[in-house]
Parts: sequence; structure tokens; C-alpha cells
Amino acid sequence: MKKSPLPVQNLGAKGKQRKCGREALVKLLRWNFGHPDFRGNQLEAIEAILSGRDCFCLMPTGGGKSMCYQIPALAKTGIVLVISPLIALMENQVMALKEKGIAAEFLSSTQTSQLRNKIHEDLDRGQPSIRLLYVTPELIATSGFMSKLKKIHGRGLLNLIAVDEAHCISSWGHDFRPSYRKLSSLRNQLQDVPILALTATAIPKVQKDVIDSLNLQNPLVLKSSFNRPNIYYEVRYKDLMDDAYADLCDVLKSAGDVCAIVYCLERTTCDDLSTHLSKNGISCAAYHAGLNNKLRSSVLDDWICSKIQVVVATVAFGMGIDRKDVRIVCHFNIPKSMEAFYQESGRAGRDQLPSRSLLYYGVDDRKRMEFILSIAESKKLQSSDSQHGLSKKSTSDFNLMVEYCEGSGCRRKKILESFGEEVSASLCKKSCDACKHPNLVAKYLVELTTAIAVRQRNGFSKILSSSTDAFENENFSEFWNRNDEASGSEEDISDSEDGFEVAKGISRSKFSKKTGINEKIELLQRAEENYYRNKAHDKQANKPDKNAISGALRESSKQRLLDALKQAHQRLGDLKYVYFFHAHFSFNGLGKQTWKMMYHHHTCNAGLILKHHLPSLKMSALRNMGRVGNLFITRKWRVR
Ligand SMILES: Nc1ncnc2c1ncn2[C@@H]1O[C@H](COP(=O)(O)OP(=O)(O)OP(=O)(O)O)[C@@H](O)[C@H]1O
Repeated sequence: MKKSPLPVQNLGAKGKQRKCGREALVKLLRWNFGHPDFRGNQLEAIEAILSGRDCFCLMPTGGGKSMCYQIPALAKTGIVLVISPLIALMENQVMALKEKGIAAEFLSSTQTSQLRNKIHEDLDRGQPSIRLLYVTPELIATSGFMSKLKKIHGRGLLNLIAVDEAHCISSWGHDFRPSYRKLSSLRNQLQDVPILALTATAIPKVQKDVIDSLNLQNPLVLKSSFNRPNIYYEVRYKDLMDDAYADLCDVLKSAGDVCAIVYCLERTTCDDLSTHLSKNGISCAAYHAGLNNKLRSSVLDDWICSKIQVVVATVAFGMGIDRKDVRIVCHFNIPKSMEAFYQESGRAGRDQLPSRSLLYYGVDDRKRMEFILSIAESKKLQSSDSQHGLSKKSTSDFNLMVEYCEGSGCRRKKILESFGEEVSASLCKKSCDACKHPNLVAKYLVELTTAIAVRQRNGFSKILSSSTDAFENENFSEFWNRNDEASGSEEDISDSEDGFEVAKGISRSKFSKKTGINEKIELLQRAEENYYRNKAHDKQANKPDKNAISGALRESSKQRLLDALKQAHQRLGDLKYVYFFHAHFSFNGLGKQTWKMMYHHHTCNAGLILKHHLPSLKMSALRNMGRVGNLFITRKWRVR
């Protein structure tokens, strides 16, 4: 139901301001948002802003940061400018505010020019009706929009600049967006307008960087604990289970028909897992950048209005989406940093009710991430020193995440300590698996160590190729930096696809519990090594790379593949595992699509992809695999 805003005492334009008391602010909160009282540091932040002071506000995920600029927007005539990183996020917030009868708009090139003109006309009016205007940092950087802001400011109507997700400013923040850096000009261009920086992710370095970059003057710094007491943290070990899909399915089923988000690193995993869950009666859909806009928004709408309960998504999903009753956030692959993990898992339990964070940890996933980080590092080494610092940071960030999974001790304590909070494990109150079932977790960790050792002995550790040169032409920037909105016209969700396409094909590989085909594998690996030797030699001699593998080697590799498959099939029988070998062929010169294909080949360096559910795979299909090149182009044999 739409509501007209509560007519509060108007504080008027600059110079005529009167103090808006606590009571009036609480009234605004109750009337417009239905919350009985302010939470945490909200009131302090609001009062500081209304008194014209800059503020840096650090609140946990779901803490209620938006209220810190939404209430000031209602308390004063004029406009609050909100700088937000994603169009989807702006859209959602504006929609939610409009439903409450609050005059909010966003500006982006995704809108029709008619709508944009209407908004600009309103901004030009003596007394604009708009209270909250959401924009991207890229728009701020345009001279046209800046001069518009100056005019509004000149009329005494720009009350506040709120920088949401302010960690994006900092190169130490996990969502670093170079365009955010340009916001440093705001202070000079729009003097006297208070600036509010908001984030849920701020290690001390980030805080300092944000405050310095925005040139905040004597800001009120408000920090709350990162602890999310209503979230239970748990890690499950893929390498110790037969089928992680089935395990997750059981978790979701036994939780009842609850709302959940499952994060995966690849689109294909999203699709496959979502199909699997749906087949097993779970109300579920995939959501990622590979789907068209229409489908994506219908999935989002269905999820928001509870038509579907589980979304299996790539990482960008959920930012700014205010569904409070998410009971489970599952990471099906290890996230790239503790900050990212905290943000994503923090989408659970925004209503403060008991919720769960479940991370499926797999050694292969870890290796894939390490591989991607190493590629980024080697790329950044070639660029500036600061970039190098960044890549080192990425590696150390990721190590914290690995320690969260592989280390013993309270998970909550690890999360909080990674943000610089010193806490005792008693704070957890047995609300993580390590505190609740210490013996069981210790046993798992021992088993995991053994599994890794067995795997290394069997030569399975060589999962990712050292052939980094194959990746030189690929752009990982989407994964590392969200600089995708310069024009505002590109896809407004940023997920990790490009980075993780690299490692596709090994996502569900598991270490073998059976040995015996190692000799075959060794042979195949030797063939592969020969290939690289030839390749290096060819490079030295400055020869074209196209026929680095001879037809004879190709044929013999293919034959060995078929033999190995047959033997594996016979030997494994009901165990339903089969190993796929790939041989290397040069596809240079066949275009970008083919480069991606090369990725798969290289990343499957160990020559193995473990495949479950053999019955669904016909031997004729396996034979076709011998036609190297088909395997990854057709995706017929996508694992599962
Ligand atoms: N004072 C309050 N009392 C009760 N609920 C509140 C209060 N303030 C905000 N909320 C609710 O808490 C939820 C989270 O608020 P909000 O989206 O502002 O969080 P956030 O800090 O921006 O979180 P995130 O960083 O995860 O995006 C919303 O549903 C909001 O309506």
C-alpha cells in the first residue's frame, strides 16, 4: 500500500536548519518503514549527517545501512544523492522506496531517454519532488552530470552524498572498481555537502583508504561488530563425500521449503545443480549472466515473491536484494576471499532469525582458485607495482579462506579476526560446526589431509597446467574489477565467469579411490609433456605452432584413451566413475571461442576428468571423444 510521506517539520534549506530531534526521526522511521526503533549506530549516523558532518559507517551485512541516508532524505527538503555500484541494486532499492510512497529515482542508460528527461526536469525545478537520487560512480564522473549537481547544490538542495558499498573505492576492498576512485573529486566540487561512506567490509586498511580517497573531513567513524550471531557457519568436505549434489539436496530438503541462495563459480554448475535440485523436487532456478535479461528478471521476481525458494547463482546475485528470510546461503565452491564470503553469507538471516552458512570445500576448487590467482599475479607482475601489491593481496585473502576451511577452531572467530576483531571463541556459543562438533570436524580434517596426501602420491596434484601463456589473450578484469558500467549499458551483473571458465571441466574431479590405471595416465601425461616440449622448441625456432602434435601422436593418444576408458569402465563397474583423457592440439588461429576451448584442454592437464553417472553416457559418445575438439565444443559431455 502506498503511503504519503509523514509531514515532518521541514528543516529547510541551508542556513535555516533547525535540529530534528530523535523523536521526529523515530516517527519518520515508523511511518515510512514500519520499524519500531533505530538499530545499532543508525541514529548516531543520521544525527551526524543532519548536523552537516561527514561520516564513515561500518555495519555488518544486513545491519540497516540504507536507513542512514534514507531517513535524512525524508527529514529535509532537497535531495540525497546515493552512489551505488550496480544498476540492479539501484533498481531494487528505488522500487522498494516507491512502494513505500517515497520519491526515489535512479539514473542510468538502461532507462528510456523519455524517463531520463523527466527526472532531469524534476531536478531542474525550484523544488524537486525527488528525495533520493541513485546514480553510478561513472555518471558522477561525467562533466554534464557534475555541473547539474553543482546547480542543485547552488540552490541549497543537495543535502547529502551517500557512497554505498564504499569499499569499492579502495584497491584493498574486494570489489574494487577503478571508477569509484574518481569520486575523490566530490569534496572539492561540492564543498560543504556532507558525505556518508557506508560499507560492511572494511579491514583497517580499507577504512583509511576510503576516508582518504573521499577526502572526508573530521568524519564521525562508526563501527559495529561484524559478528552475525544468527548465522550458523559450517564447512562440508567434497573430497570426503560421494556426491556433493546429493548432499546439498538433502540439506535443502531437510530444512523444509526454505529460502536459499546457492553460489557457484560457473554458469554451467549453476545450470546443472539447479536442474538436479529441481528434479529432486526443490523449487529452484539458476541465475547468471549467461541468461537473457528477461529470464533473469523473471527468476529474480519469482524468488523475491517466493514463487521459487532456491536460486543457484553466480556471485553477483543478491547484492542489494532485500529478501530478509534467506535461511541458507550455500557456497558450492570456495569464494575468493573472506570479505566476499562474509558479504555473500551475510545475505542469510537479514531478519535476524536463525540462519545458516554452508560452504562445500573441495581441493580441486582450491586449486582452480589458486591457479586463477597465479595467472592474475603473473599478469599483474608485468604491470605496475601497485597492481602487484593487489595480486599479493588476493593471494593472502584467499589463504585466509583456505584456513577457514582447512584449519581447526571456531569459524566465527576466524571470520571476525580476518576483519581485525579480537574475540574469544566463547562468543560463538556453539553456532559453528567446529564449536558444536569439534571431534567430528577434527576427524574430517584428518581425513582430508590423508585424502590430499593419497592424491598427491597418485600424481593427481598436477591439475592445473603451467602453460600460463595460453591465457595471455584472455581478460580477467571482469573477475577482479567491476569496471563494467562505464557506459551503463552493459550487463549490470558482474560474475566471475571469465575467470572461472578457465578451469571448467575439472570442477567435479575427485581424487580416485581406485588405483591401477596410473600407468596409462603416466603414458598420457608423457605425451602431453612431449607436446609442451615441442611447443617450446617451436617457439624458440619462431615456427608457427599449428601442428605441434603429429597425426600419429594424435592417433596413438586417442587409442590409449579408448583403451583406458574401456579398462576403467570394466574395472569400476558399478562405481560409475570414468576418466576422460584429453589430448592437446593446437587450435591457434581459430579465434576466441577456440581459445576458450584451449583453456579446457590446458586446465585438464592431468589428463583426467572424473565423470559421475556413467550409465547416462553411451560408449559411442565416449568414442566420439576421440575426435578431439568435440569434447568441449559440443558440451555433450559436460560433467553431469
Ligand atoms: N531499525 C531497524 N529495525 C528493524 N529493521 C531494520 C532497521 N533498519 C533496517 N532494517 C531492515 O534490515 C534489513 C537490512 O537493511 P539494509 O538493506 O539497509 O542493510 P545493509 O546494511 O545495507 O545490508 P547489506 O550490507 O547486506 O546490503 C532491511 O530489511 C531493513 O528494512
